[in-house]
Amino acid sequence: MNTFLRACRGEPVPHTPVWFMRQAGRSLPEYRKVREGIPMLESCRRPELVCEITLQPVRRHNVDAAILFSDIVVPLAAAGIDLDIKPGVGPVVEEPVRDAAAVAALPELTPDRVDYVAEAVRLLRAELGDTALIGFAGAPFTLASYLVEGGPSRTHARTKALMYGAPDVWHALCAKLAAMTRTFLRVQVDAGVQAVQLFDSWAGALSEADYRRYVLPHSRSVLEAITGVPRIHFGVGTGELLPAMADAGPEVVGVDWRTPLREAAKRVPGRVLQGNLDPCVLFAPPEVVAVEVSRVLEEGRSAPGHVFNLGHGVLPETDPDALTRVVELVHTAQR
Ligand SMILES: Cc1c2[nH]c(c1CCC(=O)O)Cc1[nH]c(c(CCC(=O)O)c1C)Cc1[nH]c(c(CCC(=O)O)c1C)Cc1[nH]c(c(C)c1CCC(=O)O)C2
Repeated sequence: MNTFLRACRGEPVPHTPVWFMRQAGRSLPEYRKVREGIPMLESCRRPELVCEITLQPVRRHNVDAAILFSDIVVPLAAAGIDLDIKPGVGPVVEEPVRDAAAVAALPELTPDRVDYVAEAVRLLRAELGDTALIGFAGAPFTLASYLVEGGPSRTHARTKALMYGAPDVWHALCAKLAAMTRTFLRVQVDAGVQAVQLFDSWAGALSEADYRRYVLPHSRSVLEAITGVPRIHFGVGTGELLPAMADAGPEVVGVDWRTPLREAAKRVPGRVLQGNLDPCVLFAPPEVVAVEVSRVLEEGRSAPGHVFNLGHGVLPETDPDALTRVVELVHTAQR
């Protein structure tokens, strides 16, 4: 079996597996070339293009897993919510969702609306051989933040205002988003993805108590509905939330660069860890990168299993050769 899938299950592996969040994307010239003139959301709806973009980092870097090329807002757009992904900005929602009426008016996602995703997964499985295919979705809090704010936000102030000020509306919103996310992930699993990652990228904005009260039940309802494949749960700045994010039910907990893996292993005993090289380390000279990669590998040994990754996504300015060298270092490291 593929080393990434074995590591997710806490089984022995010949070398630590490695993949990178946002490994497909603007760091690769071949990505920029095939995306030329095609808007982001449109590119996610073309199975052959999705297949090509997903395979690009596998060919180039020899990573142990591919991650489906898509976006966390794809299921929202597919359900009929008016939104776009603006270059250099991120998801922008035409009519932000800020009251009970707007929540009640949210559409549902039926599987047929994302059949192009299922098609891309089938194409990819036929091409990938022993390389694992990871599916993904955004978690309810992170999706809610884009819908409530109307776009990216540093403070998530309006999101939190709704959460604290109208908890019933908040829970109704998250329940609807959780339902869409379950559908989106089930379509991917049924079509053949071999693991899933739930991205709660912005959950780190919350205290642990608020996370447990306002977010965890919804994320758990998503993770519990996905059976048969390893589940990874990741957020940025979530050092204080790691136990709560583990309680939501994943086999693998993603850790950003702020929390050393040795410390993370203490906070979530018995869980496989994924992470956590600072993406900015890749801008340093190769000898510095090598020292940091060794450190992350060494710390990863304190967990029952370790999947090497960055602490967040690849930055667009990253030299792709630096990523290829990281894969070589991880694969050839002494264990
Ligand atoms: C918060 C979030 C989003 N999207 C995603 C998250 C969670 C992961 C994280 O925390 O980074 C998830 C995502 N988005 C994309 C992937 C592809 C798979 C991969 O290789 O990891 C994944 C896993 C493609 C994408 N999604 C997006 C791009 C860039 C758009 C482009 O290439 O034109 C890619 C490759 C657009 C997007 N979509 C989003 C943002 C913030 C942006 C960047 C906007 C910009 O800087 O231009 C929302």
